[in-house]
Amino acid sequence: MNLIAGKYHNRMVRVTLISIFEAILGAVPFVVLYFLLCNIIDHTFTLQKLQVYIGFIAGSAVFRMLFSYLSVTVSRADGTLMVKDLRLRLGEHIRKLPLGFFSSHDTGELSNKTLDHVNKVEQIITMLLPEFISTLVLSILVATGLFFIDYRMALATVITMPLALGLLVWAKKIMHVRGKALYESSSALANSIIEFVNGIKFIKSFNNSHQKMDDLVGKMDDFKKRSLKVEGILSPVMTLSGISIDFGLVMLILMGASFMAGGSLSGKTFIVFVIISSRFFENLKSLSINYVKIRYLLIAGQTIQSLFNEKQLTGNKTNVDLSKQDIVFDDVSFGYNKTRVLKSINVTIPHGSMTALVGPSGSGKSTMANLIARFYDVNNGSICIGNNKLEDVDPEKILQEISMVFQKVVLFKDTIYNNLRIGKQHASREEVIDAAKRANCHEFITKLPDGYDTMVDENGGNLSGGEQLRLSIARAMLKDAPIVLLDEATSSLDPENEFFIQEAISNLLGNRTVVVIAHRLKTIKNADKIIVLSNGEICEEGTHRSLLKKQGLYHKMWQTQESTVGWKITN
Ligand SMILES: Nc1ncnc2c1ncn2[C@@H]1O[C@H](COP(=O)(O)OP(=O)(O)OP(=O)(O)O)[C@@H](O)[C@H]1O
Repeated sequence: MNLIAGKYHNRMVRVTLISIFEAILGAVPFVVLYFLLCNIIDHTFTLQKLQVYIGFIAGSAVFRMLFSYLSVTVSRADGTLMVKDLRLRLGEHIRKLPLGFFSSHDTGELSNKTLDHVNKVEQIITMLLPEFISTLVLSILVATGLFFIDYRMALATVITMPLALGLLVWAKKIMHVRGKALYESSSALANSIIEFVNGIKFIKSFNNSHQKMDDLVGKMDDFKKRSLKVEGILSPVMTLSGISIDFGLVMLILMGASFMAGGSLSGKTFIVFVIISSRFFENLKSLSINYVKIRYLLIAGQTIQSLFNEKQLTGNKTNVDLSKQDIVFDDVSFGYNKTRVLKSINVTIPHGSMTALVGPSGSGKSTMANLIARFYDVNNGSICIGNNKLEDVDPEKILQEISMVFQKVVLFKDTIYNNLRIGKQHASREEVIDAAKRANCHEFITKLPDGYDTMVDENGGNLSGGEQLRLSIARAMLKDAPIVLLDEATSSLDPENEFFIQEAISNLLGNRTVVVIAHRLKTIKNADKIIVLSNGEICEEGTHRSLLKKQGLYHKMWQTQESTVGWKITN
C-alpha cells in the first residue's frame, strides 16, 4: 500500500484518524442508550435526565456529521490527489521500462491497470477504507463496553465470531484465486476490444469481422462466466457468515435466559445486551461485507504493485557528450528471449559517417538499431558511444541524442504543425516550416485545406505513405540530434515519392552519424561503411566497392537485386 499511496502516505493516516474519531462519536448513542434503558428499568428516569441524554445525542450527532463530512471530503480530496499521483508515477515508470516489457504485455492489460485498476484503488481509499475503519473501531469500542457490563454475556455475544471469521478467511481465499482470474479475463476482454477497434480496417478488408466478433463474444462470455462463478461461490459464503453473526443473538438470548434462571443476571442487563447487540451485529455484517469488497479490490492494487516491480533500465549518467563520438559494439550478444539474435558483434560505427546495415530478412539489422537506442540492454559485451557505456547512461539522455525514422510512422490525431513539433516541443513556426522544406514536405502541406493547421487523421489516414515518411524525416530534422537511426523504407513507394524521400534523407545527413537499415542496396551504395549481417553475425564490412570485390554475401545480394530490378552498376 505504501508504494501505491506514495508521498500521500501521511494523508492516509489523517483519513484513518478522522474515521476513528467518527467511530468514537458513533459510540455515544450506544452509551446513552445503555443509561436510558437502565433508568427506564430501574424507574429512575426523569425529564432532566432525558434532556441530558438528548443533549449528548444531539451534540454527538452534530460532531459526527462534522467528522463524517470531513472524512468524506478529506478522503475524496486525498484519494483524488493520491490517484492522480499514482497514475503519474505509473506512467513515468512504464515510460522507463525496456521495450521487451511491452512485447510481453498486452495493451488491454496495461490500459486496464492504469485506468480501471487505479479507479478501484481510489474506491478503496476514498470510500471503503474510511467506512471500514470507522465500523471496525466502533465495533471494538462497543464490544469492550459490553465486556465491562458483563463479560459472560459479552462472550456469548461474540461466541459465533470465530465461525464468521473462518468463513471470511475462506471468502478471502476464494476472492484471491477467482478474483485474479476475473481480473485476467477482464484484461483479455479489454485487449480484444482494443485490437478489434484498432484493426477494424484490416479485419474488414479480409472479411474477417464475423470471426473476430465471435472471438470478442467468446471473451465476453468468459468474463460473464467468471463473474458469475465469483458471485455464485461468494454469495452463499457471505450469507452463511451473516447467519453465523445473527446466530450470536440466539446464543446471547439462550445464555442470558440460563444466567437469569440461575439468578446471576439481572433482567436490566439482559435487555440492555439484547438491544445493543442487535445494533452491534448489524455493524459486524457491514464490516464483513466491506472486508470482502476491499480484498477483491486489493487484487487491483496488487496488479499495480507488480507493474511497479518491473525492472526499469538502469543508468543515471546525464552529463555526458554523446555527439561526435563513435558507436562501438564490443563482443555484443543479444536475444529477445532465449534464442540469440545477435552473436559476438564487434564493430565500430564512425561518427559523422553514414553506416548501412544490410543482410537478409531476420539477420538482426533492426535489432542492432534497437540496441543503439537502448530499447533493450545487451546480454553480453557492451555498446559504447565514445567512452560512455550505454548501460551507465540515462536512457532518456540517449533518446535525446538520437532521431529515429521508422518504416511505420506514428502520427497523432492533431494538426500537421503539432505532429511535426514532436521533434522539438518549443520550435518556432519558422523552424517547423524550415524543417518541412528540407524534408520535402512544405509543398504538399501548403496544398492541404488548412496548410500546417490541417488535422491529421488517426495514424495518418488522410496522408499517403510517402507523405507520412517525409513528415517523419522533418521531425528528425527539427530534433537535430547528432545520431540518426533510419529504417530505409522506400521500396514500396512510387518513383516520385522515392526521389523526394532520398533527397530529404540526403538533407538529413549533414555531419551526423547516420545508421541506415537498408533493404535496397542501391540506396546505400555511397555509404561510408556497409555492415553485412547474416544470421546475427557480421560476415563482411567495408565500402560498396570493397564488398563487391570480395565476392561474398554482399556481392550475391547486389547481383540478385540487380537482376530483379534490372539496374546497371555504374562504377
Ligand atoms: N520483439 C521481438 N521479440 C522476439 N523476437 C524478435 C523481436 N523482434 C525481432 N525478433 C526476432 O529477431 C530476429 C532478428 O530480427 P530483426 O528485426 O532484427 O531482423 P532484420 O534483419 O531487421 O529483419 P527485416 O529485414 O525483415 O526487418 C528475427 O528472427 C526476429 O524474428
